[in-house]
Amino acid sequence: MRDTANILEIAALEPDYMGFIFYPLSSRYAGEVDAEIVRELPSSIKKTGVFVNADLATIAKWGTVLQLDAVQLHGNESPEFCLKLKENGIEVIKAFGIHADFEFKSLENYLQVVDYFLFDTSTAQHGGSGKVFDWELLLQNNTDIPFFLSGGIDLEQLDTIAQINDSRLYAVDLNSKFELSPGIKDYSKLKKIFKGRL
Ligand SMILES: O=C(O)c1ccccc1N[C@@H]1O[C@H](COP(=O)(O)O)[C@@H](O)[C@H]1O
Repeated sequence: MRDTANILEIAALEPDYMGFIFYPLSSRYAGEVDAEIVRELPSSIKKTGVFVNADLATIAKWGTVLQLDAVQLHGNESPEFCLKLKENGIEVIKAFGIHADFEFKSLENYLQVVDYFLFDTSTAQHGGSGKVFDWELLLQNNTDIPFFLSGGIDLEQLDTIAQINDSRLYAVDLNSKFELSPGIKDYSKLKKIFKGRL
């Protein structure tokens, strides 16, 4: 999110998390976001910075400016890097781009240093592709870490997700399929989902 009016209308729907993308190559880059508006969001909404191979200083800067509750890491961030962030008291969501040859064994290195995994579709742009991956691949995930399901999720996927019987499925990440344009969420479409919770 990055537009003030849009941030406020979506906040009224009471999502659990709200994401701000700080990957300069993204069409959703939130570098000009109104920091005061973000800081004043209700504490029930976890303010989440989304980064791709950013350095610690950059993450710390946005963490302070926006008072971030969580970071979502979409690059090749190492377990040691995740640990440094976690030791600073911020929630760490480590994203992995899933593809047919993804080595699920590599997740084991992150068990002690993240709060959540996020499984997204593997693409060169690191995220926001609007593409769905083959969720059957997640049968190879033998970890106990709760995860966000992500990657091109639209209304039609939500029906299927409601039937997934996996106690580790913690959250569903809604991004490009719920936008009017990059970075601007479609309030009317999201309201259809959130109205059951209001
Ligand atoms: O959305 C982006 O532009 C983006 C760029 C770089 C890293 C992550 C990005 N977004 C995240 O990507 C996933 C999936 O999004 P989509 O549903 O496929 O559009 C989601 O977690 C976004 O936060």
